[in-house]
Amino acid sequence: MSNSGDHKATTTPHIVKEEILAAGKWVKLEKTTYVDPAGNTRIWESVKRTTRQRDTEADGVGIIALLKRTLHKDCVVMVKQFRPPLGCCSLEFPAGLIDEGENAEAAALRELKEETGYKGEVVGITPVTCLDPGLSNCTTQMVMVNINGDDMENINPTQQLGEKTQSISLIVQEHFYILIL
Ligand SMILES: Nc1nc(=O)[nH]c2c1ncn2[C@H]1C[C@H](O)[C@@H](COP(=O)(O)OP(=O)(O)O)O1
Repeated sequence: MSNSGDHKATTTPHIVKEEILAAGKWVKLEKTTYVDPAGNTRIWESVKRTTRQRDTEADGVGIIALLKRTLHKDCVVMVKQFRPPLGCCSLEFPAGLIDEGENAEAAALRELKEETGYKGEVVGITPVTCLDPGLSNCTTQMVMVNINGDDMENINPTQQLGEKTQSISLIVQEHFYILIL
């Protein structure tokens, strides 16, 4: 008995063309024509950032910063800011886009300094991750940073935000785990 008609041919999925439907300064909406694994040509609506730098796979960095001070429990440094796409404030890890000529580690230390005033030291980094691959190719690397809170530079940290306003939250590390687990 033959079952040759039962199985579907598989194809290596691939992009056929990308057409820009709308573009702003920071993001663009594309109509993506692609061939799916079954060999069917399909359309997908994709959002991309316009700001991705050459020679980097990640658009931005998120920073998991641990503030270490003598006689204090270690704290995770978070920032709270109004996020227009959400229409409300959001408590987040410090984060930002990678600038031209920067690697993820340098971007993380710069953004941490700008957003919190703290000078940190990189102790780890994740691979590039995409948080919403059904919507966007926007990618992030999480960078783990330790802050020596006893260092003179970190006693009275001053944000360098320009027009942006963000408040800093220090969450005791053991409470942070309760918050997320
Ligand atoms: N999607 C965006 N729309 C905007 O109107 N402006 C945007 C978008 N993404 C970034 N930006 C602007 C806002 C800042 O001026 C710069 C840099 O942002 P950065 O500090 O690197 O990142 P966040 O703080 O996480 O916004 O880009």
